[in-house]
Amino acid sequence: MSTISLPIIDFGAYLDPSSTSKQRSEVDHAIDDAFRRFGVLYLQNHGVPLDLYDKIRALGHQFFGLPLEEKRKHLVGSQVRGYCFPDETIIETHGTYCEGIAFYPPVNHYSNGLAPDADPDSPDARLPTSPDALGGQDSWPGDEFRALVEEYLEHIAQLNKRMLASIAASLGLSALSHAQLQDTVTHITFNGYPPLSSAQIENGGQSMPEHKDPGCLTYLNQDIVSASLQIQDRDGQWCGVPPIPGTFIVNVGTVLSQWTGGQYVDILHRVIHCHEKSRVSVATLVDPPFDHIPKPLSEFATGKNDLAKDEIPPFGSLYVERYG
Ligand SMILES: O=C(O)CCC(=O)C(=O)O
Ligand SMILES: [Fe+2]
Repeated sequence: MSTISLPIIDFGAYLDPSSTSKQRSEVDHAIDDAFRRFGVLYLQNHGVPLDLYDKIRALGHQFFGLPLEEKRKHLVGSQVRGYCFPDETIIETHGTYCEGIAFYPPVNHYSNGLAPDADPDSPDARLPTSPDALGGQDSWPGDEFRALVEEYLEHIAQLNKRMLASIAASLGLSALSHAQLQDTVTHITFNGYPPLSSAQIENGGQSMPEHKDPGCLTYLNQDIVSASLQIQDRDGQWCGVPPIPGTFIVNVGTVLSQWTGGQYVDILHRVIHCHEKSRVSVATLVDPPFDHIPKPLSEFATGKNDLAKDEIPPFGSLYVERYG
């Protein structure tokens, strides 16, 4: 398996109040170029404290190291939220060797036009596009776990805001389109990968099957073990993505690609983890609201092949279809 050398973007200019607009625009250009060519990049100097960045993966190791009956206490009756183990992973299960635990905001956060503090159990909080796909409430393995994850997500929210501002600048978006970009919801999922045996690999087993992330952007924090994450390059070849300490792998999801009229690549990726140590990755996924209709932003609408609004399923129906 060959590995791929992806752009490493230093995001420091976005954190340094004394940086010049020229320095920021160089960063904008580098991100834009990487998303057009690869749909994925490494981000360093991202502003998430590195001790927290490491602690988050350590939490994952602690959790996945618990006995199965302990982990099963965090099954919440959803294929998305809570604990998922090999037979119940969120993607097609056959030949898949990955367990996960995921935390989502209440369902109503996925709906435009509803107050974020509405009671998630109220029938009004649920749009037709997001019935029960997410399931009930998060199940936290402990208070410390929750506090660290919430702190981490606050940092990622700031980072994501800056990333989207950078993208809006390089794409030359209007204030309205930039506001649409920023209207997102974030969830976090911990993935635990036991090593695949050679027999499993011979039988075509994969740790996580190939997929594209459905939403806007994914921020991946992964163990420094091996190039187990693979992406498909433009020639259709699978290439390993070697981990680089302290960086996030940031990749484009399908909705962001659609917003740019396909100019940004929603990268196909999978995980095959064959190494003596188990691997943990923590993916923070930024999505549009469930009732969002994904179509090119006005800056990228060609008018030619654009579907009418009522022909495009809302983003949430994808969740219902895949996981509902
Ligand atoms: O673990 C990885 O490297 C990738 C995880 C992933 O693709 C996902 O959670 O969507
Ligand atoms: Fe993914």
